[in-house]
Amino acid sequence: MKITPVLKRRLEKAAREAAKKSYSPYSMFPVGVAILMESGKVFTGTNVENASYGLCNCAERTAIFSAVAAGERVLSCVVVYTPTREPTSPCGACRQVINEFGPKIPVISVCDGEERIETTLDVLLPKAFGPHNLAQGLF
Ligand SMILES: O=c1ccn([C@H]2C[C@H](O)[C@@H](CO)O2)c(=O)[nH]1
Ligand SMILES: [Zn+2]
Repeated sequence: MKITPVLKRRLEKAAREAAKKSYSPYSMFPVGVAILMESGKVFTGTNVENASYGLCNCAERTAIFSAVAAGERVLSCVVVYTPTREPTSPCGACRQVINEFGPKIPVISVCDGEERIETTLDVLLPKAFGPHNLAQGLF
């Protein structure tokens, strides 16, 4: 799915909106994500924290899991928004989950400042472990 400038702006807006739903009373670090699927559908997610800190779920994974739960499998683009001066890249766990459904896709991070990061998942997670590793058998 081609990411046009119009589509990019739509995803950024959706990511900013999604951050407003963040449940992050412990970190006070709200994150909003919008993802575009190959089907053209857009899903959003936000981070959901827990009093048992280790159970906190990132915005990226919330969005991807809800897309998969809706029957979607192929990611085309991930946009992350944080209300910070500098953009935030997805954490390692989320990079791994993005890899499962979109190994080379654009990953865009935006914030309240001018700076933005526009990169791709294979740059963020080089030589990734993925489905192909399991498919080749043990020997
Ligand atoms: O890319 C990121 C980085 C962090 N978080 C969340 C996890 C936790 O709730 C809070 C602080 O790490 O931000 C995300 O949702 N996405
Ligand atoms: Zn994460």
